[in-house]
Amino acid sequence: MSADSEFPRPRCADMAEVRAAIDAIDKRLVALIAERLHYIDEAARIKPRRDLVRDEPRIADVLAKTRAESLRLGCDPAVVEAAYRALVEASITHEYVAFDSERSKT
Ligand SMILES: C=C(O[C@@H]1C=C(C(=O)O)C=C[C@H]1O)C(=O)O
Repeated sequence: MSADSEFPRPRCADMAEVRAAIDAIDKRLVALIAERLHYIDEAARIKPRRDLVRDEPRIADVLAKTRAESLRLGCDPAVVEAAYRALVEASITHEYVAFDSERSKT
């Protein structure tokens, strides 16, 4: 499928229309982040050691794949990279908390 047909790119009439579209997209993004965080919790449960929580090769892999996808879709890869760097760092912080709480269960 070509990048052009993957999502609509309507011309908006005013800022209300721009913001309504952004608000709707944000709802979908938050749902996807929540789903992604479920798998961060799974990583915390499955990893055998705390020093495996931060995995630099995997971080580089995630950044490379999301950069390639942003280029395929024709959007600014710098925005995607900044968002992903923040998302992965926050996910790692979350994973450390989940790792510790998983192992403090009696
Ligand atoms: C989920 C993992 O744990 C961490 C979180 C990552 C992420 O948010 O994508 C990537 C690497 C890890 O440091 C993993 O190792 O895959």
